[in-house]
Amino acid sequence: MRGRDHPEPDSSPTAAAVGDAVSAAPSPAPEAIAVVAATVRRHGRDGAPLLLLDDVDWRVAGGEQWVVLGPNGAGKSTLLQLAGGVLHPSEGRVRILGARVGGTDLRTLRERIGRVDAATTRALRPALDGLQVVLTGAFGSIALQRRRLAEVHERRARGLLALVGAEALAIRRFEDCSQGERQRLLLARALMGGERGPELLLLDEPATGLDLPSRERLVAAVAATARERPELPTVTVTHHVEEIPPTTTHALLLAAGRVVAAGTVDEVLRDEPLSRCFGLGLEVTRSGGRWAARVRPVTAV
Ligand SMILES: Nc1ncnc2c1ncn2[C@@H]1O[C@H](COP(=O)(O)OP(=O)(O)OP(=O)(O)O)[C@@H](O)[C@H]1O
Repeated sequence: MRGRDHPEPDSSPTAAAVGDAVSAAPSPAPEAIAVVAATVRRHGRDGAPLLLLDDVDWRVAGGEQWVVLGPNGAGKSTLLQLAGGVLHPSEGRVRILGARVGGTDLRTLRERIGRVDAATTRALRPALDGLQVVLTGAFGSIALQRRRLAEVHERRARGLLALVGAEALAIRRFEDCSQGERQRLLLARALMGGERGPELLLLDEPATGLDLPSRERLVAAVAATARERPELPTVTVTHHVEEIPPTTTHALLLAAGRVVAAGTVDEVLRDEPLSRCFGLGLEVTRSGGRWAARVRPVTAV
């Protein structure tokens, strides 16, 4: 983590439709994959300004596996949208994979980022089959770009279906898949990223709606990916510490749009920072590489 240096002039805080841009400025440090030093504002219906992210300063380096935790409305998804190049900051700056958001076309950049998020899920055509859903991830788009697809993409897609235990879904329509099956397809889709796979993986609540076996399978698939590609930086947003993959190295705690704590899991996934973040006395334990949290029992005096 480091402080911001040169705040950029405001490009209005709108989603990627506005501007979609990257400049050719040199990257700040070779190992920096995503650097966010930004504030995001919106206006409520009454015109009152809302601070979604307040001066958040965060850096993800190659090989780091981050988890982002925080209460509802903390700004977790907003932060992931910034890091994925689908949202422009109101103030400050964002650099992703060496490119500065705010200059030229972001579409090429997005092809290098694997994402699981609710907006993408909603936008996918329900009639696509499982294999096609995974193949849309090859170019970071919602549509199946048939003309750009080659044999190598299909080979990779089938391999990823196997990785997430979803070979049988290759010919099932997305709309007919259960929630757990869809989440597995979406993870495989996020891992597509062209011929070589993504250079940054952003998973926004990837285990939503999963039963216990499906959740465990998903966590295992994320962990397997981290072991297979240890250099691939990953950011996972979750509500439940039980869903944090054992390969996670760093944690960011957000509350009301501000960073409460950020650092290694050993520093951050502890009783005090988590209790402060959620405003609740919490007890955190780790066993077999996995975390668990519960409200601290009240001791009788
Ligand atoms: N377009 C918008 N206009 C106004 N407020 C918004 C807009 N988008 C998000 N917000 C608000 O910004 C805050 C942060 O939203 P965000 O989705 O990033 O939170 P989150 O931490 O991901 O929440 P959750 O855990 O509930 O998914 C919320 O209070 C939300 O209502």
